[in-house]
Amino acid sequence: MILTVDVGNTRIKAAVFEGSTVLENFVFEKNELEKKIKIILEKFQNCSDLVVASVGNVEKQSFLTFENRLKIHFLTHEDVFPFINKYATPKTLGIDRMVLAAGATLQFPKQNRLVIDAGTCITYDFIDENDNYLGGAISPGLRLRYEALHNYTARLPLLTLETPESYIGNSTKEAIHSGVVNGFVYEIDGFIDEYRENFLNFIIILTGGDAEFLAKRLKNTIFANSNFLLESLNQTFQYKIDND
Ligand SMILES: Nc1ncnc2c1ncn2[C@@H]1O[C@H](COP(=O)(O)OP(=O)(O)OP(=O)(O)O)[C@@H](O)[C@H]1O
Ligand SMILES: CC(C)(CO)[C@@H](O)C(=O)NCCC(=O)O
Ligand SMILES: [K+]
Repeated sequence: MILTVDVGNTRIKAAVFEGSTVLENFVFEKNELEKKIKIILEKFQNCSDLVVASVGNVEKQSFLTFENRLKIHFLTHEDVFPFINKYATPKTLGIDRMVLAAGATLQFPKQNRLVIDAGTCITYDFIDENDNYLGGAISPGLRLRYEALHNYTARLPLLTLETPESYIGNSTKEAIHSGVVNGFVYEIDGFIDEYRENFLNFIIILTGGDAEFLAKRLKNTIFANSNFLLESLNQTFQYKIDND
């Protein structure tokens, strides 16, 4: 039994796996980390390994209190990954993006893959059919767009996510919702179209906190898998055991 932990920029997600089956999912804040992990390990006494991917400011030390209870694996660039990294700055590539790319490579062999993670940031990661990781894009996520408009202007209110009535926003609120939500959807459809023009065949994996909201609104039909990062973390760990 394995406990996977994804420390994102905003919150922490965790899942307990038995083989490739998820037994339970958890979401919590960074200040609850120790307390929550303790509760999870009490419930799942058979957990033998804890696998972490952290892009947030939570370091390995935060997990060391559990060292006498189970094995801790804090993934870094030094670990083995199932793709060839062609990023020009491989050491600055986010570990979450590496894990997503690993999951895509292992789950969908011998094909082009595009992973879109709609979280705090939107990340795009492309791995070609020869398992070369080529890179992608990073842009502000949905909530970040609402917050940025408010934080860097004098007059724009902080709004929470709402589906715009029209692309022609007829009030301040509607204009913001249109700009944020439609802009977000157009961006992603635009990127997908660009990839389609350059690659005949590829699979798209859509994940992250806004994946389900997004999937319904894209002109391209894509299914969301909100758990893809944690599933990939579990697979990356199995791959590491088999290949270390
Ligand atoms: N309780 C919540 N807290 C924060 N974001 C939420 C929440 N519920 C839904 N969301 C949506 O999820 C998005 C953030 O995604 P996610 O939770 O995957 O981010 P994260 O934890 O920072 O992870 P990552 O850094 O890997 O993107 C926000 O844009 C927001 O619209
Ligand atoms: C882009 C984020 C913030 C997404 O979580 C993360 O992957 C990260 O901090 N990346 C480092 C920069 C890069 O991936 O090139
Ligand atoms: K993300």
